[in-house]
Amino acid sequence: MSSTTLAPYKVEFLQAAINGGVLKFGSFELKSKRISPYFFNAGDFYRADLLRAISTAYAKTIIEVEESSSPLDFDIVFGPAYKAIPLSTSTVDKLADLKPEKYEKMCYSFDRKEAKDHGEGGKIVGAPLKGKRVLIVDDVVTAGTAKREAIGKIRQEGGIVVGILVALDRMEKLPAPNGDDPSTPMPSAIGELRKEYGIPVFAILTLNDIIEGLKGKIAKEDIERMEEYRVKYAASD
Ligand SMILES: O=P(O)(O)OC[C@H]1O[C@H](OP(=O)(O)OP(=O)(O)O)[C@H](O)[C@@H]1O
Ligand SMILES: O=C(O)c1cc(=O)[nH]c(=O)[nH]1
Repeated sequence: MSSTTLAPYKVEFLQAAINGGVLKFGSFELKSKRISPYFFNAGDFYRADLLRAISTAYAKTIIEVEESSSPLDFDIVFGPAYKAIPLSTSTVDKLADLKPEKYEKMCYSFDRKEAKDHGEGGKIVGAPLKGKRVLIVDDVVTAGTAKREAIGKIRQEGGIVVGILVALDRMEKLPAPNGDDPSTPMPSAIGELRKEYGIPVFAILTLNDIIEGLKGKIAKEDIERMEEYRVKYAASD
């Protein structure tokens, strides 16, 4: 696979997602109830080579940001339950592999969906969040609901959320207040998260990257369905 616009590590990640069957084409119902012609199932990164592919892509994206003029200087990588738990832990490991002098002591933590009422108890596993700068790593942004919940939990523990990194920005508008009315202009889920929390939200890949990166590589009909979907749920911002 070759691309003129995507960084080589992003092209490698896209290729791994296709090869591993993580990125699929067809008809899929989302959490938002929208019917999507493509689906990115991070739960399918269960094989060592695939997990390595996604943790490498997260780690390289993070290193790029940290070496830019606006680093996040975070202390902890947080993975919201469930699918982002192995993603956050493997990302910390990969960061330490790629840049040990900076990330050897990097920490992870994640939440439980149900609070544990015995043993150590509580809702958070891993590094304590109090007073720490936290980067959330997750799989996908569709409506932003899961990210809002994660931010709430981190803040409750005294953590400071400094950014969100996802594998895929689906570039979708939020559902309208009275349901998913296709004629009502709505801002993007990612744009609203940025505005609401005043933090950077960035992605390894966007829907635009997938469409451009896969033209000529997958069935023309699948590309067309993704293009139609992109238009149908395009955000106003
Ligand atoms: O609501 P958004 O922030 O746009 O993101 C959509 C999220 O929903 C799904 O996870 P889900 O909450 O179903 O949890 P899971 O990881 O246990 O599958 C999906 O994996 C995304 O993380
Ligand atoms: O919005 C969702 O539910 C969703 C979309 C997607 O591509 N992948 C996923 O795991 N969830």
